[in-house]
Amino acid sequence: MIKATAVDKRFEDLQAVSNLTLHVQRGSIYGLLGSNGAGKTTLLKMLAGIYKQDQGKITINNQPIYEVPDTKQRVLFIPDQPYFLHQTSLNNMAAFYEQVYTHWNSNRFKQITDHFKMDPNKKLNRMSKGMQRQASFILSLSTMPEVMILDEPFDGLDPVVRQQMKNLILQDVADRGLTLLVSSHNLREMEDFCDYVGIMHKGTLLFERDMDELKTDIHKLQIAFRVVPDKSFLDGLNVLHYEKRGSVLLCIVKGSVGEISDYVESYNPAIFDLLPLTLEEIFIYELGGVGYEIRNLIVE
Ligand SMILES: Nc1ncnc2c1ncn2[C@@H]1O[C@H](COP(=O)(O)OP(=O)(O)OP(=O)(O)O)[C@@H](O)[C@H]1O
Repeated sequence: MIKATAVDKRFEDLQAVSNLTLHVQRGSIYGLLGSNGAGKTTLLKMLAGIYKQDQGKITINNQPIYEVPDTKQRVLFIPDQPYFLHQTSLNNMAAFYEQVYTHWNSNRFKQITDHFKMDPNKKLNRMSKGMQRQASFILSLSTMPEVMILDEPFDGLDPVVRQQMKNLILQDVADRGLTLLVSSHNLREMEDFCDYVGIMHKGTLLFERDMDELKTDIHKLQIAFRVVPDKSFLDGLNVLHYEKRGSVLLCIVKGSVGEISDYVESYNPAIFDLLPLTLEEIFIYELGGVGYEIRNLIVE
């Protein structure tokens, strides 16, 4: 559905996105995570056809997006800062969208506007940040998009509205096969919302995984031994990270629960816990692996 192949983007002497390849399947929700300045917004803007890539290929539904109005009809981008025409109301914006988007759905616009109790005649620039964000969602969802590309979309929404917006999106994913690419720093929220996640750092995609696979394939082990084995113990596991905390060995390992458990149990440990890894832990370990680890800040 959304395909980026070997994409580069440079701003003067800064390589913002470098040789990046990404594929988002139809009807799936892909969460783009990453460090500050990783290049997420730049990538999303290229995928939405706002920036042109310097190198590489981008297609949506096998069609290029940049300067191709037909593709743009079905692709909606919501930036991190909502943007509206000057001194305008939600109703005026709706009239504008209706001219531009051929699949505009007036009934849907009215239904969602009523549901969120938005005043469609109030000037948008007099609305709060969260209300402006709701307005962006209402307009976007009323264009009946095939693809939505969202840059930190839920920031500024209260928990109730946030959940309702997510429910509306999930309904479109289930009913119409909407495809969603969403960037966020809220890892807890992405963990529940996304089918796939990718982690970006310094313009490249470090890591890309199916969320279900992630939950069944990477684990955290806490082991205390009666008789501490030598280091060859770790050679029998696919270890991503390990540390010793007193007499407890803490490991992050890849592999199936059955194989890992059989192996560790064969050492007859006094304590052995196998726990799922949170997305936050994966994020920290993956970025730690490329030198972006958490260090305590000491100031004089
Ligand atoms: N229009 C621009 N002109 C010059 N440099 C830019 C421009 N837009 C982004 N950059 C630079 O490109 C790099 C990637 O920025 P980008 O906004 O894509 O990162 P991000 O992953 O979205 O960051 P954050 O999580 O902090 O929002 C940064 O170093 C940024 O300063």
